[in-house]
Amino acid sequence: MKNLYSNTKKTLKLIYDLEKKNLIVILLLSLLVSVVPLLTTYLSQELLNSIVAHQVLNRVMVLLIAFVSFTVGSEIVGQISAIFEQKLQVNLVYKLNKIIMNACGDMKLKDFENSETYNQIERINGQIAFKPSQSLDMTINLMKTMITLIGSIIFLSMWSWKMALLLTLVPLTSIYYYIQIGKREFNIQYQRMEDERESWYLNYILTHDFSFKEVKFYDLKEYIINKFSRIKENFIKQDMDLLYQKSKLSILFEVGVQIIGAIVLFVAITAAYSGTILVGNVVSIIKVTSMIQSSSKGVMTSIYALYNNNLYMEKLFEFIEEFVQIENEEVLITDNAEITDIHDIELKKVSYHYPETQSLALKKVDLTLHAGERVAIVGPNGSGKSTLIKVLTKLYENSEGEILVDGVPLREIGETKYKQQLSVLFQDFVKYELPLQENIGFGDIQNISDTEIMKTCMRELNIDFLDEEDLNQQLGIWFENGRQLSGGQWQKVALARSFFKKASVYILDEPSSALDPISEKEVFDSFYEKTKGKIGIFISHRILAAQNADKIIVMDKGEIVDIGTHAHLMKNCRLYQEMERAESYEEYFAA
Ligand SMILES: Nc1ncnc2c1ncn2[C@@H]1O[C@H](COP(=O)(O)OP(=O)(O)OP(=O)(O)O)[C@@H](O)[C@H]1O
Repeated sequence: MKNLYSNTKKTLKLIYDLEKKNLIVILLLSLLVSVVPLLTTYLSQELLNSIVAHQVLNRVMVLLIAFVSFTVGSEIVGQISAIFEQKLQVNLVYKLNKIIMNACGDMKLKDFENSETYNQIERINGQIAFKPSQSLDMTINLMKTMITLIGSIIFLSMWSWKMALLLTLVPLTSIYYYIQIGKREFNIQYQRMEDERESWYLNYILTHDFSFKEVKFYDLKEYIINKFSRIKENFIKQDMDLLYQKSKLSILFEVGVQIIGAIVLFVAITAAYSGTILVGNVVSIIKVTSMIQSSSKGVMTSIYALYNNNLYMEKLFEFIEEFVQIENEEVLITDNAEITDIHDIELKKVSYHYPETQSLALKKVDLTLHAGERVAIVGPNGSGKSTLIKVLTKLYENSEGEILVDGVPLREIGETKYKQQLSVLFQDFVKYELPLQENIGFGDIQNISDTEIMKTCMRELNIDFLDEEDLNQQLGIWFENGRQLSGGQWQKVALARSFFKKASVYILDEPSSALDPISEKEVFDSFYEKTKGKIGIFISHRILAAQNADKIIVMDKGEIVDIGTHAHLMKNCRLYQEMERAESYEEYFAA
């Protein structure tokens, strides 16, 4: 109950912060509407008693007009309130969505490599469209039904406090059981999130283009549907179980309430027969009894739903609080150091291990990079090349050792300012299902309208398969008039994105993995041109591509095994020699 109160307070505070005006109007209108049933009951009682007692017509007419005015007025206020509620809900969902998107955008890469983060986001995103506004609805409903319930009990107590007390017996004892079911329902939903995501993923595989060819070719349809069904059938079983429990409780509640209601009515009718009360009073007792029955049920369901919703809201608050912390951190760090250009980056004994893994992905890496140097990183799969790039680009911040940027520790440099100096092509670059201008312009969002630089980049990379005069051209196949590109063409567009930015450091992770040899040569020529006087780093599996670099870093099992020119490594580094040999098929098969 304490949680219920504090979470409801927090929910109202959140809604108040986001939608102050609408919330106040709704609360006031709801308050107004909630006293109307009692007023009309009182008026109808007086009306009936006046008619039976043959009182003057004027009084009867005044009572009738008041009765009709309140009934019509309450209808109108109810409709106006519904408009504000709708308005609040739409705005609330929109604003909360923006908060969640902001939070996700501010997260760290390590958060996104953790399945619990996905669960957390999924839990929040999946229900954000209705849970917060449902919480508000339930709070208002609770407030309204409580007012009606308390008012009705007071009204009935004026006739008999014992009967009023009797009518509250069942609702009071049911509260506990309703809360227990609410708790159980939330726990089930909470725990099934991982499976929920898996079933979503299985559905995604079967219904999207990226996987269609394999699903068809390997005949995976049945297998995937069966796996999906196993998860969903378990959910259905759990849901039915809960429904059964809820229905059982509802039936017990309903029977108890009706039996007690019948006892109260029996006592009222007997009192009317003996002449202790008037006919009008009997009618109002019948009405108030039914109001107590329905409002106590309303209180039960509101508490149950509120409890269930508040557990969701708790997760939402945790998420928002985490986001606010991240924002503050960023502000603190950014103030410490200014960088306008980067000339040297020095790594001193840098180690990194992924969360929940024991082995080090990077082991005591020592490395210095200077402006004007083009550096290639080579090494077998899993040797730590991409991890090194992610540490260098500050995507992972919790590495051991020290990274100095122009002598300033990287941890003292704000993420935003540091990233302004970098341009990166990731190994798993994104194929944005968006127009060409955004596909390239995302590399430097501040200058997305600078189409001249965009066109220059396209020419440098020989992107002649797209018309540079038609930057609005939609790419991909998800949206209308989209132009699908080949794997290599997408890679060239992603390269244009990283070339679009004017940076001090250019980093390309396997920039030519999908390119033909001619395109590969063109890309490296452009890269060398682009990085004159700057720090240029690229990862490649091809020695042929790496051999012209000023410095080649050879990595294995998270360590740097050697650094040097092609000539130096060909003489001194066994792993490099092996890689070079393997690249030439004749020699490889001869070995
Ligand atoms: N997100 C992650 N969580 C846990 N371990 C990871 C993660 N990413 C990579 N690793 C592990 O870290 C090690 C280095 O991976 P990394 O991606 O840096 O290798 P790489 O040299 O770039 O490989 P490749 O040439 O195949 O791209 C590997 O053993 C890999 O399994």
